[in-house]
Amino acid sequence: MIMDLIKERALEKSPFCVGLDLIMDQIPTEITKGFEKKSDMLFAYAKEAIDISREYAACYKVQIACYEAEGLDGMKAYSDILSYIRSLDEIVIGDVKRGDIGSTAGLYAKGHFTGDFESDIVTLSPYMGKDAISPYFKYFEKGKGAFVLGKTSNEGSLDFQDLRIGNETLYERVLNKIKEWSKELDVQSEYSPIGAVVGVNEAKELKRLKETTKGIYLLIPGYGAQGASIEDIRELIYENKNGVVNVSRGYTAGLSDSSDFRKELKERAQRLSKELIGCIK
Ligand SMILES: O=c1ccn([C@@H]2O[C@H](COP(=O)(O)O)[C@@H](O)[C@H]2O)c(=O)[nH]1
Repeated sequence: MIMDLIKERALEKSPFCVGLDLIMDQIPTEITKGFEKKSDMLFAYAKEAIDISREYAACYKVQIACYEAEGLDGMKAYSDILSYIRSLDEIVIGDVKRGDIGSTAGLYAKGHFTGDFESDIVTLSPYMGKDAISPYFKYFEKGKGAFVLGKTSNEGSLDFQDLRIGNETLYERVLNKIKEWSKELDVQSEYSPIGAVVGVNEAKELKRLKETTKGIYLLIPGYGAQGASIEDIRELIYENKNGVVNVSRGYTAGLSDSSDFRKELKERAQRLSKELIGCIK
């Protein structure tokens, strides 16, 4: 199943999940000068970032907002980037954070697990409950997966996710629900196709978080630009080796305008993967 495959790649290469949050005005001139259309510029930049990081990365995460912000041109690039990553037999996460009533969720599932915007895994919001998640289940049987927002990396995660409901916090309730839903799927592998997004930035009790996330495969954002500590990430996943760490701006933002950007991408990919390998080995 898909989460076992990510784990395999993380152990083989590193738990670096390359975040492709590409912003138009940060694309090196070295690239933009060769194209007229925004879609071609975005794709060309993504291709460089993918090709350079491939030997170090467990998977890729493409943030749909970056492409939606550029309209149809951006969405063409989003589609091209997803299919390029899939054509390389690499794993791609569509960071779309969907969550809506069942009938609508079914359409989102079709839209992001088949056709022009097909990814291997999507990110989902659990706020609307099980019927907003279950329409994705039939795609899990075909090898797809989802990372459901558990404890997010932003400061605002404290507003609702840390609220207590009896003996647990709201995010712990979500993580326990993920385990419950996973049991309903006929999972023959170590990890269920339902994983969780868990950031350590605002996590107060890492020991508890580690306990609750045991048995769930994790997508961990917040390292790099958001300042999550590598020690905390290590504490969370070292024993169970159950997570990949997303770095977006820390890999692709603020590069040189000249052809030096390729050297910089390579150095960053090497450094990040080396740092992150220490979280699981
Ligand atoms: O809790 C969350 C959930 C998702 N994200 C997303 O991850 C990347 C992080 O980008 P960086 O540049 O590495 O900070 C971005 O796409 C977010 O939307 C998150 O940060 N936290």
